[in-house]
Amino acid sequence: MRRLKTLAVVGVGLIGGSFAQALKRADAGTTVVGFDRDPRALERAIALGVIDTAAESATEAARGADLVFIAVPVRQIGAILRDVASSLGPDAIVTDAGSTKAEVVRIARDALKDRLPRFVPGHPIAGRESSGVDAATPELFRGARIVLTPMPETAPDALDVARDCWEAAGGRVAITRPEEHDQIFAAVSHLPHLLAFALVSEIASRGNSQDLFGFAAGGFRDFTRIAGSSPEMWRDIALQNREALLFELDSYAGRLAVFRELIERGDGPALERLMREAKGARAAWIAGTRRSASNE
Ligand SMILES: NC(=O)c1ccc[n+]([C@@H]2O[C@H](COP(=O)([O-])OP(=O)(O)OC[C@H]3O[C@@H](n4cnc5c(N)ncnc54)[C@H](O)[C@@H]3O)[C@@H](O)[C@H]2O)c1
Ligand SMILES: O=C(O)C(=O)C[C@]1(C(=O)O)C=C[C@@H](O)C=C1
Repeated sequence: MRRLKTLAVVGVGLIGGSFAQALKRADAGTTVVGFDRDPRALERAIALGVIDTAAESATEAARGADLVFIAVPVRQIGAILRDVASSLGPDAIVTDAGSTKAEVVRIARDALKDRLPRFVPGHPIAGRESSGVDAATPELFRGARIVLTPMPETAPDALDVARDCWEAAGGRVAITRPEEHDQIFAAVSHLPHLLAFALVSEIASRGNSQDLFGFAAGGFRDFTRIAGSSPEMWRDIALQNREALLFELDSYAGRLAVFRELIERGDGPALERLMREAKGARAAWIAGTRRSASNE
């Protein structure tokens, strides 16, 4: 990794904190300045050694930074980009961790204006259901895919620095277009989160919910783990990736209707065939992830 003298992290939570820890581990000489709307997050981040100093604003954090990393809920990213635009040094680079990309890129064009070439939109495909800096770990991105969605205007040196930093954090960088990114993650990340929230919401709304929860075990726990995630973060993702997510919800509803019909008709062989195909597809996916992890 090239020397990064100062890293500014705006949004010192799970992702911002983990990125700071990973880069500090890669280069102990990197100073991290943090800004968060929640002063307790900054206090904890200093106490944990995740950041070195706390700034009063995003604008102040960005002043003098070589790299500004934005890790706030996606509908807050535009305001932060506007705040940092005024204090960015000429060679400074801005990147983000937002789980949606097309809308972030659209807003960045307006917020950054002539500084747009210094922006590298990004998304680490690693996380967990716990939020906040206490959940941060420098290991979070080890072996994880990191998707960068550069724009035609993105400066090649800015892209290189973002790539180097993610690789130093242990990530494997992939490049996509923002719209392609949003379609992919609507299917394999945003839809499952919606389903988990909806299932728990449905069970919790019943008069006998306490009895139901009382008997719920491993299957329910595994399926709903991600309903423990930040509601603010997922509200923003659902609204920012609205079109792609609605498409996935409709596709899923269609497939659910097929399963429902087979159960209603009592068609065991067809039901078993669909389940066998799904099990096979999942096994192939898991084997593929193991192969790519062992090829590192
Ligand atoms: N959690 C995941 O699994 C995951 C994975 C990849 C990407 N992301 C993305 O990373 C970003 C951060 O997610 P996280 O899991 O770290 O959330 P988090 O809740 O752990 O941390 C977010 C932090 O941002 C702060 N914040 C919110 N709005 C702010 C503002 N306007 N100004 C300054 N600080 C502000 C919050 O106080 C909080 O400390 C989101 O865009 C999310 O979509 C999350
Ligand atoms: O493992 C989890 O808890 C996650 O939800 C991580 C996960 C996902 O895989 O869907 C969630 C959102 C991010 O944008 C990227 C990764």
